[in-house]
Amino acid sequence: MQDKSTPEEFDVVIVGRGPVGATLANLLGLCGVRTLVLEREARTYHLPRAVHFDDECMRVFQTIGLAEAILPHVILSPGMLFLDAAGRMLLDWSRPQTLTPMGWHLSYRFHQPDLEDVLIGGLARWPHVTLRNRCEVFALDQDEHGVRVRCEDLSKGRLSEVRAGYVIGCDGARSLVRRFIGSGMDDLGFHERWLVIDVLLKRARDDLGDYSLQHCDPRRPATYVRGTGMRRRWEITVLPDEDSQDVAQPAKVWELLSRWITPADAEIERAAVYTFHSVIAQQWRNGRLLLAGDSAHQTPPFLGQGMCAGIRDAANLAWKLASVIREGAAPDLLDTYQSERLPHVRAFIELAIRLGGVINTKAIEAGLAAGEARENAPVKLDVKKPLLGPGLEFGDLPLAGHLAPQFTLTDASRSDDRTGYNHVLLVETAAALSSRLMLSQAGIKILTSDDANDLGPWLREHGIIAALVRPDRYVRGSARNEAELDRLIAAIAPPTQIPSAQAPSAA
Ligand SMILES: O=C(O)CCc1cccc(O)c1
Repeated sequence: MQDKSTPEEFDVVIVGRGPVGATLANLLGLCGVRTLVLEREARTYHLPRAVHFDDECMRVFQTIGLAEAILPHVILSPGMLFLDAAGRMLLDWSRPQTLTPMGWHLSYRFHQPDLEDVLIGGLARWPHVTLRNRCEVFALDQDEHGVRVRCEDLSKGRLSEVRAGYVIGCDGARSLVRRFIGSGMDDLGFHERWLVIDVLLKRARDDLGDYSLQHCDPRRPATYVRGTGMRRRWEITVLPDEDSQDVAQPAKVWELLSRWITPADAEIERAAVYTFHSVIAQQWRNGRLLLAGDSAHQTPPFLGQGMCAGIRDAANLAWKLASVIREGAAPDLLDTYQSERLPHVRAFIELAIRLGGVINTKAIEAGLAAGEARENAPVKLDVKKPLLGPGLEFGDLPLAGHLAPQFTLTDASRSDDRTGYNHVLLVETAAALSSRLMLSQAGIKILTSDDANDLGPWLREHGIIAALVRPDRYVRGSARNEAELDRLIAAIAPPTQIPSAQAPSAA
């Protein structure tokens, strides 16, 4: 029976409570946006899916005040080695074990249910954020005022509806929200079946210094990922004439694993065939409906960047939604979400496809595919983060579209904890800033060389006197002189002032 009472109203409804939906909900919570998360399942899915995230993701988790809670659940990844069929190293994708300019390590491995539990637990801090499990959305009707969201409450066995200013589809590869947006998919050409096997070791094993491994054996390429604790994953190519059901049967799984382990070493937690795709939705926004995460893009896993891309979506989108909803910014701002994020995620997917090619090739081709053939194998692989696509940056100025570093404050704390999820002006000294008051009224934080010793050298290294950094930590513009600084400041629409997650306060 339909509930006839006036529908509840939310600024944002998020469909899907996976890592991307839960991160977005935490960011919106931080911004004081009234948010409802609707999830079809009752509880966190207990099996691993994503297993890797990077320094930029950890910085987002820091922004939502959950990095410390996540740290006990992760291990640092030393990287991944690419071996040929004879075990010779083709590519060395080692990661530095020092902190990156993001203020975190480059590469973390994790067990997805652990991460989801922390992210979902974090929602309880925001009184204006509600999570409803076992609610399956089936219809979205938008008009000029908002969206009517209809769902089936699976626990109560009845239909209900709410009103939302915006609906964000964090609802995965088979997204319902994408269907309502009416978006087609751009196909980047990679579609392969792989058998994904998660095991729990019964005894410790020698893990080549904890590296993950790509076995570049053209007969049957395979990936080995060293997980947290006793968790290990193998991803093994399914050959064209093999049946997906047959290959996932225990006897066949153990036969395929026999090169590495036997039933005496481990128990199988899950073995299933997945088809890895490389697709990007053509339209990420239609009015009040938007996509984030796998609903917007899917990548082969070889870079460990699938979930990272979704977390970046959340960080890019949340402050823009907050600006539109709470500060009256023009909704066109939301169009910069796709224009900025799509080229970035496309670059990562294309690199993952090239790496997938490497796994099928021999040494010399591996070097060429990495763009860096050298006299002596192995080739060292260094993955550079792509730039943001065109959007809000002042394109003619240095560093626009790059990530800004996180600085160490004079009291040894991290600068993002001081500045929060806000715009920040980085300047050598604030004394000469005539617009200081206006900046602070507009919620733009100021960080100077007096606050952080490493700030001045960074500005000078790039030949600039100031940089304007967005809440998602990307440089919006910079200034080489006073005139450019005035231009930069004049161009900023007053953004929302949002507290640091260290001291949350509801709107
Ligand atoms: O860098 C790592 O340790 C793992 C990256 C990764 C994760 C999942 C699949 C894959 O092929 C690579």
